[in-house]
Amino acid sequence: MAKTSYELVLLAAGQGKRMKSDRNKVWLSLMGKPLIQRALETFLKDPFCTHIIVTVNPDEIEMLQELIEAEFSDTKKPITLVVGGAERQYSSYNGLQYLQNPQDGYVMIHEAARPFLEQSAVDELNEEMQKSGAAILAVPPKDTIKQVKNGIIEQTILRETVWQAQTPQAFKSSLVLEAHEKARVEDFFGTDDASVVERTFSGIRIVSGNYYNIKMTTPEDWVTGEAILRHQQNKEVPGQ
Ligand SMILES: Nc1ccn([C@@H]2O[C@H](COP(=O)(O)OP(=O)(O)OP(=O)(O)O)[C@@H](O)[C@H]2O)c(=O)n1
Ligand SMILES: C[C@](O)(CO)[C@H](O)COP(=O)(O)O
Repeated sequence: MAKTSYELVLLAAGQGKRMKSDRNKVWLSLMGKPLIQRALETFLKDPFCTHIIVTVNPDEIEMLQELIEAEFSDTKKPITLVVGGAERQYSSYNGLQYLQNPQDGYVMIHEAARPFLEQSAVDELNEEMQKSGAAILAVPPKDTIKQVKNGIIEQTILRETVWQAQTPQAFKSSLVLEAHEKARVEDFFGTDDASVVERTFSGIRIVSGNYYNIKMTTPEDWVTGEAILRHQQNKEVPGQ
């Protein structure tokens, strides 16, 4: 299937509390570039991405404008900066309000804290979002998953039924907009956009992602992140 154009909401208005850094982690530098720069590069290169909306903290707007001016001044792609919300879901909602084509278009929602996204995954997601109206990248868990209450195992989850959600998550724009409006009215909070859309639409497809697309969340991810980047740059074969 041919790929189609889409808009991007790039979430960057977090705090990075679990990273235990003194600043929003998307500004931390990984081998010479801030995470947000790496995430922007992927989508600036994708010709099917027509518009990038970045959710940003109010006191980081100027810094982002300077980064865009310094690194991406030659881009013709429109980049809209939008103030994020107190929760991830509010940031998604705020970003979605600035879509240029909310009726007939598609949108991918991605996290700036996931800087290792590969173009092939974006392309697969692009094709699936057209077929299904909604699709997310995800990977199967490698460990056995236990359901636990008060420190005691209640049951072992059938691993074949569980996937670890990643971003980007891609939707028909009208579908995700409507779902976010409903969640807002009903005070529903989810930890990703798919969980918001699941409440109004039952056909969200999983696209098999890869284990490199980690979210930089806690300090040890820095060790893994540097290794992933070296691998992606040198195309080393892991374990050889
Ligand atoms: N109110 C928020 C919260 C998060 N994000 C973004 O959404 C992604 C979610 O990743 P997460 O690890 O939850 O980021 P933080 O909220 O920054 O991390 P923490 O929960 O540890 O503070 C990040 O790119 C973050 O910048 C956002 O745009 N707005
Ligand atoms: C969207 C997400 O990255 C999918 O794994 C995750 O749910 C974000 O959760 P967080 O608590 O905001 O880190």
